Amino acid sequence: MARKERSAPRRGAFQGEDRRTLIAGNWKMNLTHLEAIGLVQKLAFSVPEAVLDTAEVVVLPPFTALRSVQTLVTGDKLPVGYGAQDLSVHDSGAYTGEVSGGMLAALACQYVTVGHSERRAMHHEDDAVVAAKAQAALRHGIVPIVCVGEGLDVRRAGEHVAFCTSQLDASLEGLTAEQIGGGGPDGAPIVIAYEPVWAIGTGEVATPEDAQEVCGALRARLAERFGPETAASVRILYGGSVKAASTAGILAGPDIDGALVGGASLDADEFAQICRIAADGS
Ligand SMILES: O=C[C@H](O)COP(=O)(O)O
Repeated sequence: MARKERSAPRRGAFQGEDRRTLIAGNWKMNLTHLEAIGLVQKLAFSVPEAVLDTAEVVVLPPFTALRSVQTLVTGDKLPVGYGAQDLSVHDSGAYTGEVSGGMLAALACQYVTVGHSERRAMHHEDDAVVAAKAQAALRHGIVPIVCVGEGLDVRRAGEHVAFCTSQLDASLEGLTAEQIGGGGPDGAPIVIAYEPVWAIGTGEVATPEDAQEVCGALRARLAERFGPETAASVRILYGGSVKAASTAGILAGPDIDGALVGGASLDADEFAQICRIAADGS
């Protein structure tokens, strides 16, 4: 199946790749380290190698499972990336319960989500904290996956585009075009995830048109602020009740470069199917 045409120009500075499709599984607060090992092993069997030529597959386990996942992935040379779901704005010190970017980097984490709506809502993380966490990730050579998304009231009021672009602005406050377009390891750009809150864990996936409308607006906003080349290099993911059945439609959007998958990433067969569809471009 042919790959879709992208709306933005190719860049090619990032490890010779250009917005390679990224499927990231956010396990949230699920799975012990032993269960995590089981899921990664199952994934290694379920995701065909050919998929990984086209798509990047990443899992985001809880902190307690990161060491086990690292050992498995590096020991068995599994072609699966991994990262964390959060990090501290601080690098070290008396911050009980916090985990620093340096600690994650020591476990060779490649990615970390910042600004997930669950942390914004339940842990009162505002845009300034999100921007500080993105900076902390980049300081330690980890690519932040910066999440934005509107609630149902905003969507019903028809203000979702303005809300998400302004949340993006504030969540990237203080970051430079160099950081956005190449501040990660080996010049990797940051990643943005559009996750409408009303679609998270509800089974109510956004329509492909809804998802593309916001992701397109986010890319346009990046272009305004940081220049078209930087905007074209950033991968924008959609998240919110993504399942195998909805993957092809969502990923058809020219500004949608992958998916941040929650519940479905805990099921190896379903997640592998999402990865297959994403890689196939169908
Ligand atoms: O980070 C993932 C999102 O919150 C989506 O979760 P979900 O796929 O369970 O709706």
